[in-house]
Amino acid sequence: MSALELVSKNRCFHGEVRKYTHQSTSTQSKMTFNIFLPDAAVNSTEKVPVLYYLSGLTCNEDNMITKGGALKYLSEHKIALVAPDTSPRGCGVPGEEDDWELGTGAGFYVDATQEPWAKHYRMYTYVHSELQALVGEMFSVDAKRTSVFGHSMGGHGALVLALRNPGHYRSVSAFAPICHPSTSNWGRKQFAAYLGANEEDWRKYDATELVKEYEGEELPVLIDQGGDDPFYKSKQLQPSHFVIATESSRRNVRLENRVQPGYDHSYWFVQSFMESHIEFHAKHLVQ
Ligand SMILES: N[C@@H](CCC(=O)N[C@@H](CS)C(=O)NCC(=O)O)C(=O)O
Repeated sequence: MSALELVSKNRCFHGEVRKYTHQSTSTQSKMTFNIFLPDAAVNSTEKVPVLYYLSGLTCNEDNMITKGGALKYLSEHKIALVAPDTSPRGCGVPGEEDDWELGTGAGFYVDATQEPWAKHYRMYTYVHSELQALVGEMFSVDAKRTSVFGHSMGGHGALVLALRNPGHYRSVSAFAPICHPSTSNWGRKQFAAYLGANEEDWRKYDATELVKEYEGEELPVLIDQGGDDPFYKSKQLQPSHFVIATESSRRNVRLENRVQPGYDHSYWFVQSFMESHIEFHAKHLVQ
């Protein structure tokens, strides 16, 4: 298990926000994450539930912590939050800095199989396995009470993690998630680069395909989508595909899907519905 290096620590809402870096075995690079620990976890008087938040394209570990408006509600419910970076950085992979939709800031929460990405771009394993094992070992959290949520590319990541690992996450929610990446430019471009030309290999990272075959415990899902989101209007996100797949396949998935008129894709939208997402997860985590 890699050692954690503390970068910063700030008191906030009866808890602490800490930033750590560590050498990751999955991505073979230095990775950075933020963690919010309510005082019960800071003082190790209690093992608290933990929520993982996955950010979108161009983001790093800071966007959600600084602009998501989550910490007050996490503190009230005594839930820890982990916000990882969205990709490895500075690995020297050819082309990694050339395009904001691919490489740095755009890991897409997949384990790449194609060159030149395969060695470092392993964000699925990093987030689902390595980071969670590390957090479980190093902090006063109850790993049996884990949920996941995210925004845009991170909403896609959250849905994929939950649908592929029945029973592991108690609930999943997403703000403007990329719901059917095999059929939108956000998805096809990255899957072709990271996973190769065989679209069969893409299915395991596509929430709309995964939900058709979901087997396992009941999974509560909440999705919010801004009605004036330009990426929604240009069909990059396609929540209706996920809704139809969920309803027609009649799997054990309990979906609440909401479109919020007038909201766009930004963190102004995300922070507007953050309280409601934390409440949703708290119902499933705090028992
Ligand atoms: N850079 C893109 C936009 C990328 C974008 O909207 N990223 C979203 C996630 S998909 C985000 O959260 N950006 C960072 C932020 O708003 O803090 C553009 O110019 O169209």
